[in-house]
Amino acid sequence: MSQATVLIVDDEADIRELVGITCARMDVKVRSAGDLATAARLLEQQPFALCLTDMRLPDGDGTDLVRLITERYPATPVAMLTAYGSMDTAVAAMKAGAFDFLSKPLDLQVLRDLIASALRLRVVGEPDDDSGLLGCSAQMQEIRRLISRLARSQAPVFINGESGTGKELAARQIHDQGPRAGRPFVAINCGAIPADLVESELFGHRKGSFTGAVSDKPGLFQAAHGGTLFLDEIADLPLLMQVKLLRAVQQKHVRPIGSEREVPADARIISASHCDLKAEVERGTFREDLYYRINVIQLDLPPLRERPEDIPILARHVLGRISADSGAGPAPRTLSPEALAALQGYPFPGNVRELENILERATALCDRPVLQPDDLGLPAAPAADTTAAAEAITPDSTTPDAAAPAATPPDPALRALAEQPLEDALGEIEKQAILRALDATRWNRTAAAKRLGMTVRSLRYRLSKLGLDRPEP
Ligand SMILES: Nc1ncnc2c1ncn2[C@@H]1O[C@H](COP(=O)(O)OP(=O)(O)OP(=O)(O)O)[C@@H](O)[C@H]1O
Repeated sequence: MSQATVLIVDDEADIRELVGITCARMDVKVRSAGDLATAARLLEQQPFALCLTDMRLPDGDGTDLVRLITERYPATPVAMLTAYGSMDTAVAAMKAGAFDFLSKPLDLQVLRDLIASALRLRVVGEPDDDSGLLGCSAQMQEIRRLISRLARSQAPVFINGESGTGKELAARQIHDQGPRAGRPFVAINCGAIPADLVESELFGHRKGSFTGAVSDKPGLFQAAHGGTLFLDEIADLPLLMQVKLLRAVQQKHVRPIGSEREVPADARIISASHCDLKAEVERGTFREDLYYRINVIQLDLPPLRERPEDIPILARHVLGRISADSGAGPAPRTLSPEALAALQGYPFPGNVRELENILERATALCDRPVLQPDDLGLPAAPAADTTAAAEAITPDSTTPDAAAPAATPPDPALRALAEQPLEDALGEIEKQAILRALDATRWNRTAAAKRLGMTVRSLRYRLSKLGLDRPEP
């Protein structure tokens, strides 16, 4: 591959020189322009591996150059140089198609990382369509197109969709198809970490900075350096942590707990949530400034019930995988036309994950090569959300009024509970109540939390404590 050339567009000679020296050390050629007109002329003359442009130029606006390059030279990634703290400009530039931004004064390490990232784009091949999100619906085709475009950018992406719609898979695709492929993809479920541990998990800590910090520990931001940090269920992040995350996203640096120094954190942020973040902003549970920073581009994953035409290909894929996982067994099971129709009429509150569970259970319980509707064990449509929360919890086992007067509970199960230490008995009641709510909602954690009268965050925490954070196949 020929030697890469970077185009730097800035009216400040110092900046042009600094970029020139940095590129020379990386064995990259540089052309420079002090204004838009010169930049446009240079772009006509040769291809560039990267364009770095200042925001304000003597004859116009850097965002115009971003648009020009995105339209006419789409193979050239363009990054915007912005004044320190002017994140709105950076966000506007990325929405216009910029691949990344750099704040002034330039941090040399961040500059080097950005150039290296842009250079890797030249060697990223075409996406492998087989490994990604399956589905022939118009929505999934559009999503795949959008993902390959998003993969080339460094802009933060927010993925919205119900549980099990493939948000994590989409995030991985964005990572795998972009210049950060081969670097770490680090996923964290913000709702599953106890609030007091989130900061240390994300940013790391120094030995002795709090009780239990027995050695230095890098955070997930550092683990994702050069790669992607996937923040799942970001709406569950406590407000204080939202402030710290905003700072990390803006400054591209993090400060481990107990440390004096900030360390560079070059991680692309992809976040996801099943809830409407805008509504969370309006309710005051999610910071508006963070919302705008992480939601530069939004990717919506539709529920499976809105694209039943995707079910045959998904089912075939899952049945094939089950057969492959079981070793050199019989050929993959298939679905009878009636079974397929039953699946296509089912609302799938748990989306693709639920489809996987249904097929895993059916193949485990039935020997027939062709699955029939009865083999699927499809549950009746889930009860409406208005169902009383108490329904999931046996009233006489949990309400103090009912439990208190009975010295010996009449129910044998309750009697067994009464013979255990109180702590264990309460744990068991909690576990059973959670399992019943999850079963009743087909493992839709949002609906289950509603039934149980607790927050999703709290449910997630309990699931992880009880070792139940993934549904059994
Ligand atoms: N379009 C798809 N093609 C193939 N597999 C898919 C697709 N969508 C989802 N899946 C599979 O469904 C399962 C759930 O997907 P994933 O974990 O990405 O969902 P999610 O939206 O992140 O769920 P949650 O919100 O509960 O974390 C995974 O096994 C994933 O591989």
